[in-house]
Amino acid sequence: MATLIDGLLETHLTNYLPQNLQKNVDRPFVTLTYAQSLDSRIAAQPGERTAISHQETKTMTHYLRSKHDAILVGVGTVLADDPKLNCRYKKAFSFQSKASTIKPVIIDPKAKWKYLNSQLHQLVKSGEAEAPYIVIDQNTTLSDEETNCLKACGGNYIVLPLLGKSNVDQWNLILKALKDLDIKSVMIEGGARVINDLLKIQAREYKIIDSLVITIGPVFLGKDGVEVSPVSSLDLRFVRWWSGGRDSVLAALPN
Ligand SMILES: NC(=O)C1=CN([C@@H]2O[C@H](COP(=O)(O)OP(=O)(O)OC[C@H]3O[C@@H](n4cnc5c(N)ncnc54)[C@H](O)[C@@H]3O)[C@@H](O)[C@H]2O)C=CC1
Ligand SMILES: Nc1nc(O)c(N)c(N[C@@H]2O[C@H](COP(=O)(O)O)[C@@H](O)[C@H]2O)n1
Repeated sequence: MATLIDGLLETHLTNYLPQNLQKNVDRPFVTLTYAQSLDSRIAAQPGERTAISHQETKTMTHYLRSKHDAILVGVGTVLADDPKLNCRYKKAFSFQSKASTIKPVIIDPKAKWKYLNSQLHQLVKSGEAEAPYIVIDQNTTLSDEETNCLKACGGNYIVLPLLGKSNVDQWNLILKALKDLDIKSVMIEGGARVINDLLKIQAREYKIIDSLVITIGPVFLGKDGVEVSPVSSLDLRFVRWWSGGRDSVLAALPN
């Protein structure tokens, strides 16, 4: 397995990483990456955590995390998955004294997620993850307990006028705010609303995704599964495929 995954990381992905592609001036470099079934679904049911990636493609995801400043997910994902959102790719930092870090960013306009009770909070306390930025709407009221806990850990809120805005305006605000916080590259992992919005913007409006890396697992999740699709057609260029012991990975630059 080590040989297979090394081939993917060193040979196939090099041309799709932030540091090897043109830098953006007004927003971070955006990599959209997720794991889908053969029928283009990322979860078996809405709000259900569903393992699609094999261990070797999970390793690839952590390699990608090691190459980005931030990892972004929507609140639906943290509520469903209670994810770790850290970087567990060992090779990337084996010659460094400090572990590779990545800043979690959670889009949670109405502050529904409780950081205090999350697995991420436990990992932050044990030094295994970074405290997150939580993107909230400017009219959302926060509890003192949550705010104090987040800030004491080194996290913070990013307060933006999100609600009532178009998707495009929301994403422009979010990405500009990240850039202002010196985040130069962001790996966006999901969930379905986030992926579908970005694919739709890319297909219909303008370039928002710089790099696309999709793991495809050999499973059908069926009609109850949560579908991801850009709605209208979207062409890809510089397409590269890698096949491992079980999954395949597509890396591409969207048009
Ligand atoms: N297979 C995979 O690679 C992945 C699968 N998932 C799965 O996806 C599912 C969660 O997907 P969803 O429920 O669609 O949740 P989501 O994670 O896309 O979050 C959606 C919510 O985030 C907020 N949001 C997102 N974009 C926003 C914007 N531009 N402006 C303002 N607010 C915004 C809204 O509150 C929205 O309701 C879970 O089952 C999870 O396991 C999640 C990530 C990756
Ligand atoms: N790459 C990948 N493969 C799958 O099969 C998945 N279900 C996901 N989900 C995403 O990964 C997050 C979990 O991350 P941690 O391992 O807990 O750090 C989850 O929240 C989804 O964003 N990804």
